Amino acid sequence: MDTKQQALFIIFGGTGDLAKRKLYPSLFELYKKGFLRDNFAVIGTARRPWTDEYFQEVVREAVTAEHESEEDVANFAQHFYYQSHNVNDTEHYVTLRKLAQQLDQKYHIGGNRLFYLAMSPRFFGTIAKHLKSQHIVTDNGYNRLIIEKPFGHDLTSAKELNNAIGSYFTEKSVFRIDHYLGKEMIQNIAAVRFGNNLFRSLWNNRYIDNIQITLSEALGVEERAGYYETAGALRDMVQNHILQIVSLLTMNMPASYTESDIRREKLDALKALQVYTPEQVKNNFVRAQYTGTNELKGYRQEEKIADDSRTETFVAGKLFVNNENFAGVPIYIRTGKRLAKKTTRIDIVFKDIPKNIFGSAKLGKNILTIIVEPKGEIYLQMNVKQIGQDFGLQVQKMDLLQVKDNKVQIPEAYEKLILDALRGNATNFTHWEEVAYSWKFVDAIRSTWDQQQDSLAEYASGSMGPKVADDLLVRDGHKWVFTVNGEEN
Ligand SMILES: NC(=O)C1=CN([C@@H]2O[C@H](COP(=O)(O)OP(=O)(O)OC[C@H]3O[C@@H](n4cnc5c(N)ncnc54)[C@H](OP(=O)(O)O)[C@@H]3O)[C@@H](O)[C@H]2O)C=CC1
Ligand SMILES: O=C1O[C@H](COP(=O)(O)O)[C@@H](O)[C@H](O)[C@H]1O
Repeated sequence: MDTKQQALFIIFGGTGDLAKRKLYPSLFELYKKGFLRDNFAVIGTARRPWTDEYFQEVVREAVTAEHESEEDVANFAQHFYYQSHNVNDTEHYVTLRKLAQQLDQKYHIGGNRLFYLAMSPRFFGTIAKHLKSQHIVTDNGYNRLIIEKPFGHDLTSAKELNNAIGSYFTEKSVFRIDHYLGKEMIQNIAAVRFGNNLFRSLWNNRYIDNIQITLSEALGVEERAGYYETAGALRDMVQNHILQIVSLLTMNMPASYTESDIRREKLDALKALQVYTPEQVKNNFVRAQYTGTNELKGYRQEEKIADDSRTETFVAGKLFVNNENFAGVPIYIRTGKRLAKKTTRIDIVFKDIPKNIFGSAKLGKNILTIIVEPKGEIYLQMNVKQIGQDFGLQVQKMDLLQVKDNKVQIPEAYEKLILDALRGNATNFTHWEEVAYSWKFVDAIRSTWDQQQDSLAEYASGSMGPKVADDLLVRDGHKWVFTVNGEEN
């Protein structure tokens, strides 16, 4: 396995929230583990007139934690350089090229470049164009572009963006990041499904009753009002993270665990998504906005949010993947801000046994639960005998995996994905066609909502969303496995 990597990172949006909170700490982890050592440098760029010294201080602050060695932190930060740069200004790319050449020589990098676009997608086209026209891409190494979400605003804008980038970079060199695909427990979906005959054989519409996906956040919109007002929960979380999870759960078994085979199967699953008519949208999807409590502000009271904003901060829905194995299985999804708890989980609810031979003893449901956050866990809910003279049944949760106690060993999603990009492995990145089919599904919902002004519900901050989200399941005879008061079925 190739361990030590040689690369020059150019991070557009180097002063931003994502860079500070996720990218610098992830690069530091790669540094400590020896993947990045002597032959790497990072140029951070943004408009702010920072110096190298100040930038290095920001980086040191971003990666410093109690247990870190000061020497490691200091040595790591010395690889960072800052270039004040407006991405629309061609002149600035000339200075950037010179700095990149100098650093390439100084650190013996050999021409490998990784351009990380950690800023608003409206700049992606112009950055890609200038990287090419101003010869910042090299001839003697690889040139890879990591692009942050959201990839476009709808299918039309995503196509425009893809064409703009595609004029300068091949699909193979474009790494569209969806950080959920780098999460340990999301990667576990394939391991559980295709590594165990037990689950492989049950993973279909003959045995699965329904699937529930919950991505709930306790935080509100925080400092991202400008972006969030143009996105809302549907574009922010459903178009990408949730549909990617859906594709991993419902794809057919790939011929091998390789980029091309997995991609083919995921794409087929996304193609099989039932795109709703306006009437079906009304019946199957709900949206809502959080209201305030004594302690917490409502969405419309948040900074930089209009007091008549109609942006949804919560979405729930029922969707179908009409392939051979999943046609007819309702997949319930929900995501929202300011909910009761930060939790990311998948509940696979199996069908009831056709005949209960135990008389009056009630059988509980078999549920396979994959908890992604706050701690990695997989457990299976089963019926077992109650210990004692008489024959009674009880529901027990069987732990299949618990990674909560050794959390430090779980690599952060961004760390894994950056290493994958350095190695040229795009298995856990999204291909353009996946993005396109996801937008097709989401656009049908969005356009119905845009014409339907009365369908925005409210939910109290700290709850698990509006009642209409529960009703989606209740009318099918189901209920959310995860509830605000704990877990039940
Ligand atoms: N933050 C997060 O948790 C997540 C973010 N993302 C995505 O990552 C991307 C970045 O998000 P985030 O870091 O939160 O955004 P921020 O607003 O914090 O950062 C934006 C960056 O772009 C720079 N910038 C803005 N305009 C220009 C310009 N004309 N020329 C050069 N630089 C410019 C800003 O610096 P300056 O003002 O100095 O120019 C800043 O560094 C977005 O696509 C977002 O959707 C995805 C998942 C999670
Ligand atoms: O992409 C995004 O994800 C985060 C949630 O990510 P997580 O890893 O903390 O679950 C979300 O807060 C943000 O709005 C969205 O852009």
